[in-house]
Amino acid sequence: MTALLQFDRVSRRFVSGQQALLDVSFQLASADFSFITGHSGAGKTTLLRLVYAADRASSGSVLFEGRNLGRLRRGALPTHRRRVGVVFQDHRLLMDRSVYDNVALPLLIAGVKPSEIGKRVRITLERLGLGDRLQARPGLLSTGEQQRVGIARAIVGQPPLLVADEPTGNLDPQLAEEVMGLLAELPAQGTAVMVASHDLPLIKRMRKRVLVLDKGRLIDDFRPEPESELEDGQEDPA
Ligand SMILES: Nc1ncnc2c1ncn2[C@@H]1O[C@H](COP(=O)(O)OP(=O)(O)OP(=O)(O)O)[C@@H](O)[C@H]1O
Repeated sequence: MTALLQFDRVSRRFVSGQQALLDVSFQLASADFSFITGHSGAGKTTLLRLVYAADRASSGSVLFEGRNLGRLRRGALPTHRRRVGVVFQDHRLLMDRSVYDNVALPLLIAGVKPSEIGKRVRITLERLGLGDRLQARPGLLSTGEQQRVGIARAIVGQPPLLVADEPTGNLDPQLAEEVMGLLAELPAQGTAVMVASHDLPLIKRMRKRVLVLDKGRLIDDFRPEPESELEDGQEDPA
């Protein structure tokens, strides 16, 4: 079966000479969840930018649904971006528009029928616990709620992949856990997830696959041992 996402010996060197990624290879299956971690400057953001085609590899290939993103024509970019939802640490919401408008925007751009847009926006916001905040301006919401609006906007088009760059970086530990929990539910709904984070305690608690970058190299790729660190005699859900 074709992987949803495949990095094959990917390197990214900037004109400054900075080698942000070096010979990185891994695959992500449909509806999988993985963290990318590593120290500041390890290459996490660079890797995610290649996935949503904001940047291109200097060598090697990034295949998404079998298509080589390094060879994507400019005209094919909007279609690709509809298939990869993106969540940023600083959510990047339109502060002068309502929550509803922010989440509806990607569907409007995609040319989805207005009646369908209303339905999908409502369902998505309800799923994220924001069903009663449709008409609010994002500036009046809490940081955690704003981040959830950002997630709603990224998933409303039901993309096969969601990438999130430090999505909990601005949140207190409890909210961070809550937002990560919401992201962890997405694979069951058909959306694979890649999260860049350096919050090691949180990553450990989530018990998902972890890719570790160090100075641009992928130095580890592991899933937590089943049954390890389980408390209270719980069964391993995986
Ligand atoms: N456009 C650019 N031009 C030159 N160097 C860059 C560029 N973007 C990133 N870099 C460098 O590439 C390396 C990897 O950066 P990247 O932002 O991917 O790391 P990161 O792991 O996301 O770090 P952080 O956790 O601090 O966000 C760093 O040394 C960074 O300074």
